[in-house]
Amino acid sequence: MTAARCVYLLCVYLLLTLLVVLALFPVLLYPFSDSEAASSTLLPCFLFCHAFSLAVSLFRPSQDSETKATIINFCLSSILLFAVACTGVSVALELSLYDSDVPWIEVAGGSIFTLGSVSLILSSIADISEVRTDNDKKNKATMSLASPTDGDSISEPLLRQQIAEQTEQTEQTEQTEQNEQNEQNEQNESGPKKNPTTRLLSLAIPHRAYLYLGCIALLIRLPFSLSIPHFVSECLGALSRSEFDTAYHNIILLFVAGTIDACLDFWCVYLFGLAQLNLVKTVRTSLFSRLLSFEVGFFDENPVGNLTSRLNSDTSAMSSDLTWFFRFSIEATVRISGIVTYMFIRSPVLAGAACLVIPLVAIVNKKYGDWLSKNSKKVQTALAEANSVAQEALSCVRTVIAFSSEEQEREHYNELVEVYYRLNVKQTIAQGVYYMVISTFLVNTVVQAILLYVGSRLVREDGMEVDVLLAFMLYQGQLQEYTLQIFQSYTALLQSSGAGDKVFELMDRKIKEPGTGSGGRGEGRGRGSEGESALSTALTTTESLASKIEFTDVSFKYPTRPDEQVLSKLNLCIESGQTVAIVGQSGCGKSTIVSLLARYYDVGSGSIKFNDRDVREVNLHTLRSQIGIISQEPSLFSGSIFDNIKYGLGDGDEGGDGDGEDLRQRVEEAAKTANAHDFICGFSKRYDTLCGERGVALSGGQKQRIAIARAIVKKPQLLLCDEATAALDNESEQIVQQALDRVSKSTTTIVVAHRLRTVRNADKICVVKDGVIVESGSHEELIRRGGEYKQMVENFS
Ligand SMILES: Nc1ncnc2c1ncn2[C@@H]1O[C@H](COP(=O)(O)OP(=O)(O)OP(=O)(O)O)[C@@H](O)[C@H]1O
Repeated sequence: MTAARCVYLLCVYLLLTLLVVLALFPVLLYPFSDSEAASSTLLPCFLFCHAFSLAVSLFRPSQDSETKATIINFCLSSILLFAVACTGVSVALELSLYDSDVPWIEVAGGSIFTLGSVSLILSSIADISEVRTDNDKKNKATMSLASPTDGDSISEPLLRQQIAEQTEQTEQTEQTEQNEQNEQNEQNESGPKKNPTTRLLSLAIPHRAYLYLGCIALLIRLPFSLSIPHFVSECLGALSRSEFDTAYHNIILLFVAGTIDACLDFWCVYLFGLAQLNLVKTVRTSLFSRLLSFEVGFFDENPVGNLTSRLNSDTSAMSSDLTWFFRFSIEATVRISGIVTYMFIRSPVLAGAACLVIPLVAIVNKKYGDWLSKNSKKVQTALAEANSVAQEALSCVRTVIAFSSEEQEREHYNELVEVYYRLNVKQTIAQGVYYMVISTFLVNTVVQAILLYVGSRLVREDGMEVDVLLAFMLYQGQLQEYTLQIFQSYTALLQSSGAGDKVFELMDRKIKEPGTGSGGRGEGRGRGSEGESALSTALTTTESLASKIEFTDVSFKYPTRPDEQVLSKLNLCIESGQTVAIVGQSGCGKSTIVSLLARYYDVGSGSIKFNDRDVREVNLHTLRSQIGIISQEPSLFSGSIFDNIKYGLGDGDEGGDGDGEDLRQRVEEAAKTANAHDFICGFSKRYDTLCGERGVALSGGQKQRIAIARAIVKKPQLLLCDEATAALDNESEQIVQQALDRVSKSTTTIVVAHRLRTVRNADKICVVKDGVIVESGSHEELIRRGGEYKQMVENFS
């Protein structure tokens, strides 16, 4: 343990002790209290408790793994909790010998002792976070290898050398990240899986500051809140004895304690609420970042609606109960220990009667919690399926309307919502039975009846004062309520971990090759990302990966359809600056060639080389920063035309200042080259015109020209056009084709086309059939050869 850690723990303890003493101060000075007894017994025990906590935490064995740390810390916390509970009870008993008339001092004391164990639990959470932070630091250190270099002041050979070094370093970093990821995944796959509940609890670590503060507010508040029933019973007791001054005095004390309690309640709600909001935010952003780092194949298998459901409802469900678990479990533990201490002081027999049902409640609760956890998983899955259908229907609403499928979609959605509803009904029934048995019958009826019966006998036979029984009736309500609450917070935690299961499954999922190049970058747009982007820029200006592209014996099957051979031993060579067209029957594998070039998937066998470098050895970010892709269905974002074109610059330095004149000029230039400038200027808001969701506010030709501008704004070395004009009418096709012809003059271009007239001028036309290239050459050569191509031309004309 480092000196800094010791100092940190010491500070935490001193601060907590100070707060506790401040909270106790008015109690100790309470004029009717037996302050001598209180200070002679309470304070030494109080100090012992803190010294013990401190010693235990300072001499804890070193923790080499998170799981070990968690186990050790929780064991120690339990021992400590037991120790303080014993101390609390012995103090309480000792005070009762003095026949103290102010049991709420003991109540406060019991609450305060729990503070030691709570702070130890929190410090154990801090320990786990320390292990985490160390790992984060290691990751950041490796990522910083790829930080950008100021290129302006460096000579070209030096720049080249630095680029080479940086590339090597970046690749090393990627390799390290990949290895770490693999190790982690191997652990996940082979090693003992981490308990989802422990995992869920560890999510709260980054927000421990709010939880600490919330706990402190809670602990200061509780003595005030706990004393209220005592004042009520004292007041009524005094009235029954016609001691009106004492009764008024108790009313004033009740009012003061209640007001302080109310003020501190705000801080409890606010701080725990803040922790919850931050927790949801963190879980969402890290899950989103994780999703964005998955390979394209993952999205072939998983419907978007399902993923958004995980992102929204699952993360909310798992986070909302978690923070309340912290609050309620701490509040309930403190309250229960305080109330039980109070009860045992005033009447051990009645206290025993009040606690009689607690073991039974615990057993029922455990069973209920286990069932709820399982059901909660089913509920979240049913909700995700329903969301997926709704999302799909709404995103294709025009198709749904065009085919008059509203009824069909409605029915499909209704069916899935019905499943969700039935699972919830089951849950509601279980909840009803639980409340009926536990809350209404056991707690409200059985316990009250037992207490009243035993209490009446004590009043009659032992001469016990009636206000003691009254105080018991008031406190037992709280005791049962908080006992239920502590069990329910445990149940809620299990329910959260049920919802969190799917989220963790996604978080733990192995990022399969090739990924997206953004894996392991934490929040997605972190330093690593920027650094790599800057590196890509340097490579774009100095070395083109697309100087020569070579497919050698490439075979490929889609991961989701491993039985279908899409490409088999395909060979293709593309020289720098060439325009190569790929033609063939529908489904022959043309688009697949484009996907492999952008490395959306990895080849099954054979290789694709850029400039004699295997595509698998090239940094993904660098590769994609040099490629511009135009697909048949351009997917625009809902922002402005300017934002959509600017999107092509990526998030690196190339993007420059969002409002810069230079940036605006680059966007306009790209729009002019793509034949889009004129129609954009025809809109009243020009470049600020909104495109609508997926570009619905634009025509097909307009969308396609904006997509071209977006693809060329970064001046790519390689342009991939996948049937860019296929969906357009003749006039739009001509305008878009002109734009493409202009762009292809300055870059290596690969065009996938159905309409053969659009590829006549290509340097090379490759005819694909059954996953291989059966013919290649210029238009004239292929016509002369009289093979597949000529036949296709004749069929189309
Ligand atoms: N994501 C995918 N998952 C599984 N199979 C796919 C996927 N994409 C395409 N395929 C299959 O791979 C084969 C080749 O598809 P590809 O899209 O490359 O054909 P294409 O020649 O571009 O066809 P078209 O001219 O009709 O667009 C087809 O049989 C198709 O069903």
